[in-house]
Amino acid sequence: MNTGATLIIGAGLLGTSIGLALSKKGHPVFIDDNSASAKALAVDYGAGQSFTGQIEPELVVVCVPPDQTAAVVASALSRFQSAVVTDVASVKSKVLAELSQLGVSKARFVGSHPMAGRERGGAISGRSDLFISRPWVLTPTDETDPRAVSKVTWLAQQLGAALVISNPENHDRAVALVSHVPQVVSSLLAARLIESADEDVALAGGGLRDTTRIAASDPELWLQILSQNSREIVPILKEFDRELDSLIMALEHLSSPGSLANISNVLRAGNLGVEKIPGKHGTKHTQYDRVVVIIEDKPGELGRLFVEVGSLGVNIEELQLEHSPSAQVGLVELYVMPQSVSTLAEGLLARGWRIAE
Ligand SMILES: NC(=O)C1=CN([C@@H]2O[C@H](COP(=O)(O)OP(=O)(O)OC[C@H]3O[C@@H](n4cnc5c(N)ncnc54)[C@H](O)[C@@H]3O)[C@@H](O)[C@H]2O)C=CC1
Ligand SMILES: O=C(O)C(=O)Cc1ccc(O)cc1
Repeated sequence: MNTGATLIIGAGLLGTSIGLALSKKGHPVFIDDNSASAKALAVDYGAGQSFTGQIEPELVVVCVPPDQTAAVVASALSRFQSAVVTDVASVKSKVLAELSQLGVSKARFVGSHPMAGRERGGAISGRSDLFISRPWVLTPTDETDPRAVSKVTWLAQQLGAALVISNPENHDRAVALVSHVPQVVSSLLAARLIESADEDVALAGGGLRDTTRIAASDPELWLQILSQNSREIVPILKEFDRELDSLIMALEHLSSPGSLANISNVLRAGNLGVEKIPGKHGTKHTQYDRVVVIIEDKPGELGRLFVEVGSLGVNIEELQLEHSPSAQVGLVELYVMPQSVSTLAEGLLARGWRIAE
């Protein structure tokens, strides 16, 4: 059991979120950053005490941008001779390669990557619940001391994350598909909107919002992530490119034999792919049924709805809000276990709520 101090280096989104969550659990946390204002803000938010060299940490968590990570890890390993050091950078092989180049002994280091984040960085976006039920990947190597693995396992568990043990290569291959290519696709799609007329964009519904949310991410951070993992990202994008070309060809020649089947196959393959995305607690979205409630766009409506759902004894498994700025109503998509659908729908109708479908 860890009772010692944790030092977080990098007081941005990840560092502040980790600091908030550990502090909330009563663990001693110290926080450092090469930006005095970032550090002061994280301390102000309650992410930990300002680090001035006053303690010897047992665990150091490096939460700086990917390009800075190896240098900061190397300096922490040399400065704190008995501490376990981990990082949270989005690409894992590059950090290890750079540490090897620096001639650093990596026994006390284990790379890690919480698969949780937000579009906006900085302490201001930090949240103590960021990691709950999210995968937290550890990437030990043959050199890693098991003590380092147990310390970082402890960290992930304290933050409520779901521990995944992998290795740097498999990790980087996987995140290229589930995180890095989605970022590229989302950015390319959102960039199509720049030249469009405002009144066209005003028609946007949930589809555009869903597919462009992460296009709001920090370009500086993502340039580093994409550059560090280009080897894994490029083959996926090339395959994507080939399939896109084939789809364009089919759309251009709709009456050619096979064109409609080709388009249909793309859409069906999309259905199959989306079914593989895990929902809450690793289960599939398809396990839940949906009830869509139309609510008035006024303060307190959501709260009132949740209280009523609770009083019907129904647990909300997942939730989505659909709201158009010009509309007077919002759509609340409640995902519940199939056996709860009729209780929920009938109960809400009886209490005067409007159900969309
Ligand atoms: N943003 C996200 O959604 C996720 C980010 N990550 C990884 O977490 C790491 C941090 O990302 P964010 O928290 O989003 O970035 P951020 O930009 O919010 O925070 C980074 C902080 O590091 C500080 N910093 C930079 N160089 C430093 C140095 N040499 N020494 C001390 N402090 C330094 C900056 O002043 C800044 O406060 C990155 O490596 C990123 O790949 C991992 C999962 C999700
Ligand atoms: O916002 C999302 O959906 C994310 O997936 C955030 C994210 C960004 C970068 C990472 O390395 C890990 C997670």
